[in-house]
Amino acid sequence: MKNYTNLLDIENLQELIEEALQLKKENSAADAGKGKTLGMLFFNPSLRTRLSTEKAAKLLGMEVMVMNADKDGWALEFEDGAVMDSNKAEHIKEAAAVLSQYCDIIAVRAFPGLEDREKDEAELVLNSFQKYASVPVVNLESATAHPLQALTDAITISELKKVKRPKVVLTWAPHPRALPQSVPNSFVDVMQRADVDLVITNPEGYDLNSKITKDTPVIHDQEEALKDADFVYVKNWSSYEDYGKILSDDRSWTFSQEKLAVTNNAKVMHCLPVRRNVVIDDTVLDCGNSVVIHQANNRTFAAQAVLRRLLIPATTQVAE
Ligand SMILES: NCCC[C@H](NC(=O)CCC(=O)O)C(=O)O
Ligand SMILES: NC(=O)OP(=O)(O)O
Repeated sequence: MKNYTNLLDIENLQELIEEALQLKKENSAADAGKGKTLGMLFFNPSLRTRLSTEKAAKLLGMEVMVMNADKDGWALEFEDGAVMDSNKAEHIKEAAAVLSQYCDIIAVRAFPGLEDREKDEAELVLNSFQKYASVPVVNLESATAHPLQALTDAITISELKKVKRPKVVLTWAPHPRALPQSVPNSFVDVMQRADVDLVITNPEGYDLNSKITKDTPVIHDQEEALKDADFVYVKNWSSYEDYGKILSDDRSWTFSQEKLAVTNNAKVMHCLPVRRNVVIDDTVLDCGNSVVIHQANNRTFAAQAVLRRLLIPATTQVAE
C-alpha cells in the first residue's frame, strides 16, 4: 500500500479486516514503526481520529507529532503559480517537502467548505499533500471521504454479524448543522465491497452522489428500508443535490426505539460525535443494541493495520 487516501487503496478488504482483528487480539506492540515518525495535521477538530491514530502509531513503535494546522501553522497557499501577496504565508510545495523530511507518514484532516461542490470534489488539500509529499499520505477525513472510519465500520460489522450476509441500512437523521457527505460516502463504498445487503434511506433531496451509490437501493420511506435490518448506521449529511444545504429538520427521522422495533433487533452504529435526541434518542444510545463505543474502539486497530501496511515495504507484504 502506497497511500491511504480512499478505499481504492485497499486491494483486499477481507484480508485487511482480518489483519486488524489479529492486531486487536494480539494487543501488543509490533516493531514495524520503530524509528519512524507519524505527523498528523488537523485543519478541523477531532477526538477519535486524533487519539486512535496516535495510539495505533505508538502500538507500532512510532513517534507521533500532531499539529492543529488551522490554528498553529502558517496559512497555506495551495494554488500553483499564486502571487502570494495576501494572508497566506507558506506554499504547500515547501510545507509538504519539509514535513516529508520530519515524518515517514503524513496524515491530514481537511473537511469540505460545503459551498462549492466542484471545489470540494477536487480534494485540493489532500491531493496537494499527496502531490508534494515524498512519503505516504493518510486521509483522516477529507472533503469527500473518511476511509479510516469506513474500514473501522467494516471491521465492526464483520466482528458482530450473526448471519453470513447481514442486511445493513444506512439511514439519514436530522442535525442542526450542515455536515459533510464524507462518512456516508466511504461507508457506502466499503459496504459495496463487503458481504452485506446494503440499503440507503434518506429524505428526498438527500440522495448521495449517484457515482458512489451506484446500484445500491435508495428508499425514501425510512420504515420500509429499516425492516429486518441487522445493522443500522445512523448519520446526518447535508444535501448533495442542493450542495451543502440543510433541506430538512424532520425529527420523524431521528433514530428511536420505535424505529429499532421494525428491525431484526439491529445493532446501531454511528461514527461519533453524535447529537443525542436529535440524531439518535438516548433510549437507543443507552440500550444494548448500540455498538458505537465498540465501534470507536476499532478505530485503533483499523489505523494500526493501515499504518503497518504503509510502513512495511511492498515486497514483504502478503497481499501486495
Ligand atoms: N469525524 C466524524 C464526523 C465529523 C463530522 N461531524 C461533525 O462535524 C459534527 C459536528 C457537530 O455535531 O456539531 C462529519 O459529519 O463529517
Ligand atoms: N468518528 C470520527 O472521525 O471522530 P472524530 O471526528 O472525533 O475524529
